[in-house]
Amino acid sequence: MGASPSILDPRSVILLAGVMGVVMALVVFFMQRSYPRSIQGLAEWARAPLVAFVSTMLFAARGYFPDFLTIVVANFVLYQACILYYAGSQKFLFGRSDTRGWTVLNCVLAVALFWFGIVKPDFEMRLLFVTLAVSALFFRHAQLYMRHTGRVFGKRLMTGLLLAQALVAALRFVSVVAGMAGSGLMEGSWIQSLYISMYSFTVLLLTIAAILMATDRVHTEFEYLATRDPLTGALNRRAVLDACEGAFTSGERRGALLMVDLDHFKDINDRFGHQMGDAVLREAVHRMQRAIGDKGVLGRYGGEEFVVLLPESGKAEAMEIAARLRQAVGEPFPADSSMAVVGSMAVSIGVAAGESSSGGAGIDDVLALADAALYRAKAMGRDRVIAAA
Ligand SMILES: Nc1nc2c(ncn2[C@@H]2O[C@H](COP(=O)(O)OP(=O)(O)OP(=O)(O)O)[C@@H](O)[C@H]2O)c(=O)[nH]1
Repeated sequence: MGASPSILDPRSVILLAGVMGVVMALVVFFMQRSYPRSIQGLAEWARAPLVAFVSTMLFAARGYFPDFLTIVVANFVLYQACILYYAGSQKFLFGRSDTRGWTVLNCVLAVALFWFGIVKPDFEMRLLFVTLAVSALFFRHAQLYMRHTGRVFGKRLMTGLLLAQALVAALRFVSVVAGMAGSGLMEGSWIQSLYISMYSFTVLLLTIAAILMATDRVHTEFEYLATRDPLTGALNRRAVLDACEGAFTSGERRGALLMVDLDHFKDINDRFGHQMGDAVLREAVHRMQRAIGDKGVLGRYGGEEFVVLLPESGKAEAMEIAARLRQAVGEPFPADSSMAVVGSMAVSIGVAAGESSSGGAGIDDVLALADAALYRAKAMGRDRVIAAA
């Protein structure tokens, strides 16, 4: 297909893409400063559109600057920008990046472009090399997200964009093989316009997808911090009470609650120090969580006291789980563990089921019952499970 008049003048599209890229880079740069360090990849995502901007300026100068700059260097810089986006994703997803292979490929590409741009100019061959390399990198990049996409919109958008970009580059490759390469970068054929416009939108939308993903991750991290006890990782008091509230205010008499208290914990602190006490608390939580499995949630009520919500369990099952939990916590510490000097620990547990409370089985009711049962367990000599009267 020959050149046809196009509403999208390639040079303007290229310039516009560059300017949009700079704006997006600034947005990510300022965002990065206020986001936690744990969100990685933002630095690469901020640099990528800036590097792309340099390449767009060089592309736009085609015909004005020497071909070496506007062909070889421009493409090299653009590919480095694509590699930077990819590095950003690697860091965001895995906390580290390795793009050496792609940089080597970019150097090979530069040699090919030098040959077919300067020594033996051939637009078709250049296009073949560039579209193949771009398509491969974007497919690889999309693949990273295909393995990690959940329901997060930003990740889906990112995957879709990367795949679309990879497909358009592949389509351009096929068009060259089919003899539809056209005559040059600035030619206004529909396929060339699609190729260049796609690139412009990609710069803009990739950054938007990156911002959405980073924001979602900040949200998830803050939510985690707001609901967790920092020492043990169990739910904090507010979060576990919220969960209990939801389970017992519906007026249903289903579900059970355990109040768990480590026995003579003060002695552990006094004899072995506060740090050892902390380690024992963490281990106790780990063992309790294992014993509860997916039957319920564990929250730290305060100090060495815990609440276990078993939303689907009746009294019998709650007693069974409580017994399992007591046994798990009471297992002696292995000889090679740093806690071996402590020997072992024990817990007292009070059990209250929604069905055993009077009236509407409100959370306060059930908590009071479990607490009274725990009190009795302590009074009867500790290291036991007592059901609410
Ligand atoms: N190491 C450590 N100790 C804690 C933490 N929170 C509370 N404690 C300690 O837990 C101990 C609780 O002591 P008590 O309430 O007397 O309970 P206990 O020694 O377990 O005795 P009983 O419950 O009656 O069996 C206190 O010494 C608190 O300082 C914590 O986060 N880390």
